[in-house]
Amino acid sequence: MSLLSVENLVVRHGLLQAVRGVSFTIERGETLALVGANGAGKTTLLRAIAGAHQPAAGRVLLDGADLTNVPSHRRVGMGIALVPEGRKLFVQMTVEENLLLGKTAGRSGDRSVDKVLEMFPNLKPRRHARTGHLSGGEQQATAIGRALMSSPDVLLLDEVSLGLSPLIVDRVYAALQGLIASGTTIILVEQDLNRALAVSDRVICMLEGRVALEGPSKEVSRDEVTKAYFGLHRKSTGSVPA
Ligand SMILES: Nc1ncnc2c1ncn2[C@@H]1O[C@H](COP(=O)(O)OP(=O)(O)OP(=O)(O)O)[C@@H](O)[C@H]1O
Repeated sequence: MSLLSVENLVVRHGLLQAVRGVSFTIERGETLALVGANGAGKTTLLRAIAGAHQPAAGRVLLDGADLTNVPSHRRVGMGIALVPEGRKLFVQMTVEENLLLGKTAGRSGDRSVDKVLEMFPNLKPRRHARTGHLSGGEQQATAIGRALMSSPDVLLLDEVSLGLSPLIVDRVYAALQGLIASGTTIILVEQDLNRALAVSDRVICMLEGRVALEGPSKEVSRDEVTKAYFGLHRKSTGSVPA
């Protein structure tokens, strides 16, 4: 059984259908990259999986259990953690306090502040600094660390490189590689196509709320994904010929 299944999900913003019947599954330990142009529906899809936005139709299943009507705070406890676009930290609180909020909201696990700081060594000297005073990279590391404090089965990452310098993005991705190597299941939204393809096992390209292309990242060329961005590629559900 797949760890996470999304079945015919439809998500609206008022009259606008931002996600139009999306289905996919993700296996334990897999990394799935969600790409697509601005407004394709990636953030809305992640938020619906996290329970932050109630879908109009369709289902979200974790280990076969239907979560569709479970509120977001309970989904954290069940193993789904979202690192939202824009990080959404409590800027008056310290790194440690923000991390501990992740623990409070989550379930029992073996993640401690010390363990998370091991993953993000640049945060160690900033442990007692207010997050409003941190650099963008340090804030992003704190946001990812906060999600990790709940020992998630599925980590949802929304544009973690947004607004960061290439060097800092390299550092954030180096930390993510460690998580991937340790078997964490990840769905990430990433605008940088090369990075998305390099880090993931599988890629889904969305176009106007639908899946325009899906395939193993090693077998999908950059050119094919670019075509899917613009609606020039036929939808695929398996391997895509090189
Ligand atoms: N809060 C909202 N209210 C109304 N419409 C929204 C809202 N959030 C998103 N939308 C619309 O829903 C559609 C999908 O947006 P979404 O943010 O999910 O796309 P995205 O692929 O994540 O794009 P981006 O890369 O710009 O974040 C867009 O047309 C967007 O304008």
